[in-house]
Amino acid sequence: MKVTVDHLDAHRGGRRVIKDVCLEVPTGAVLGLIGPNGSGKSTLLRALCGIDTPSGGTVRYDGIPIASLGRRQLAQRVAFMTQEHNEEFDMPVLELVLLGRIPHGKGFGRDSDADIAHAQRALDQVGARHLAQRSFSALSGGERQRVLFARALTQDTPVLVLDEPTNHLDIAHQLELLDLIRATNRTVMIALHDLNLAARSCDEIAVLADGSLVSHGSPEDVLGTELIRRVFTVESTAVTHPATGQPHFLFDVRTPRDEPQQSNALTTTPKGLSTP
Ligand SMILES: Nc1ncnc2c1ncn2[C@@H]1O[C@H](COP(=O)(O)OP(=O)(O)OP(=O)(O)O)[C@@H](O)[C@H]1O
Repeated sequence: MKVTVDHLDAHRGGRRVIKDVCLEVPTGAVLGLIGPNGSGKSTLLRALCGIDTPSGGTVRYDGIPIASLGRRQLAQRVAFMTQEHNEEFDMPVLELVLLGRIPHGKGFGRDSDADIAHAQRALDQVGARHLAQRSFSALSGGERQRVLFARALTQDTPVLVLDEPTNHLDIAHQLELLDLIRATNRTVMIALHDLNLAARSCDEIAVLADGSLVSHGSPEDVLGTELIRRVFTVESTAVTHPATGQPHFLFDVRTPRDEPQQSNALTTTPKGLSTP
């Protein structure tokens, strides 16, 4: 399912935090959304999946404006995994994952065998089958994250919107989750902070800075030391991964805002405290 974003504006707390964003994500592509803290990634993702109504512009799935879809129709098209972990659900993991089947159900009633198989398969995929009978509220941050991803998979939608899904995950689970996302063959929009993981795992990268889209294209075309300096104010060195040939960035604690480099590192001005 193709996702088209036309001149999107969004406000938070009375402030315009998404500014005239235009974007197209082809069917089956994984789009990585990157940008500094507060640049508007979560706000954009919430508008892309219809949780928040934008203050201007449109989002279309295969040409259909999502504003014209009912809640159930929307939930059959897009699953959203939020960044927040305040879902203190005191319920068994399997039941929580089964909530993903609601948009496909015919009303209230017992979960079908097919629904249960769906949920168990998703738990298998994220390596969390052993947690099925545990209470969600008693899980670790990383375990919760995997279960919430299983719920999103169980919703069985052509579009997935994921807000920093690798938060709390150890490196093995981060890589596994991103590989799983690629393998699902869905249209995915995913906010990530790790630029190297984004380069490795996404077909396209979109860069937000202060609510505006400043770059969009393949990881090779978009990610570079100049963009990283301009958008993240961090110096970096680009290297080619010897095994995969993919771009990889080594980061330097020095930033363009820092004072000129001094020989004794302890005397350099701490980041954020430098005088203009
Ligand atoms: N509920 C809210 N009320 C008021 N302002 C908000 C609210 N939520 C977010 N904002 C503001 O909107 C802007 C964009 O926030 P958003 O969470 O979309 O950024 P982000 O890029 O996802 O940040 P992060 O990388 O820190 O998660 C920020 O300036 C933020 O302070």
